[in-house]
Amino acid sequence: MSYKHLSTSSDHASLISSYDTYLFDCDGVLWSGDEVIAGAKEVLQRLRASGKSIIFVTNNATKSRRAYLKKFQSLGIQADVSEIFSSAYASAVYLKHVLKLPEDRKVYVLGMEGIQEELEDVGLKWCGGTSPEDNVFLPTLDFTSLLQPEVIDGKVGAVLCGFDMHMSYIKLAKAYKHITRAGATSGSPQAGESGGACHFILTNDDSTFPAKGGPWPGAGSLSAPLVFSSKRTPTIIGKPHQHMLDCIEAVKPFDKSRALFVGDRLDTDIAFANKGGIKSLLVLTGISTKAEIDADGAEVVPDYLTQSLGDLLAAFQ
Ligand SMILES: O=C(O)[C@H](O)[C@H](O)COP(=O)(O)O
Ligand SMILES: [Mg+2]
Repeated sequence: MSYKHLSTSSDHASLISSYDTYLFDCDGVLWSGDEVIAGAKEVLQRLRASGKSIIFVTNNATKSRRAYLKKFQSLGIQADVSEIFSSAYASAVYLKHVLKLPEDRKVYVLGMEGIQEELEDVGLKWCGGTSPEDNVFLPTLDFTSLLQPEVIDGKVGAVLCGFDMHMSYIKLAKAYKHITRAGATSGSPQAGESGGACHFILTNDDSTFPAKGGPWPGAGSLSAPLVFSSKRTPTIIGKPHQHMLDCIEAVKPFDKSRALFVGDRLDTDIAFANKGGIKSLLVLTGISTKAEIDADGAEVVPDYLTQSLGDLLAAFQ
């Protein structure tokens, strides 16, 4: 399977005229950390002026949609919260509306404010995460603090793990106990019960994170100790998995035949588009490289390639 390497302004103009809905990955496509990719803002402006629909789809679970909206605004990029789909939001929607986690059950979080805020926005209680009692270092080989009955909260009905820059042994130990307790893998938690079934969910499983000076260890590398120790297979929400596409289509249906996904990562963004029957454009400002798609037997190949999102400005000259 080959791809078209966009090189002329007519290549870019032809691309723009072929699609009505543009789905954009964020980290490595629109920005690297808080540095906007050159030309990205202007391309988005031109697409909107041309009547195109814009959807943002990020596996980055560190921010809620409302926090992302502030980031877009701080970077001078026009966006509406209804256009923003993060793995934290999709995970909260999945717990609430797909798994129908009872309201008296809690979610044990390994992650940051983005996950916590999205859970709160759908009316689900959480523990762990950034709470002070779970952000301490245990005395070496002293597990006594973990043995107090109230510490491993029997009302936890799901463990949700995402990108967490404050990952710690105490969090891993508590999460491990929840997802390996008796009955954890059988069915769904029931309202009013303690203990019993406990879902194990990852917001995403990106191995690395594309930020300045990166790549850096990503969410998938942070959840690996839990997967390895528990021997449980988690449900994964973010790209390339179907749950993210289901979440988008539930609230913002679009014509896939006239949609283009722009991403920087083959095993999440381009795989997500390929699985979803959506055309894809790989940019080289994030994780994946041209050598990877040119390699013999490359399994995931985009439909189009260009160096940077800013190249699309040529279509509007
Ligand atoms: O480790 C992670 O969580 C991911 O690398 C990061 O969130 C990627 O975000 P995206 O490129 O999907 O915007
Ligand atoms: Mg990315």
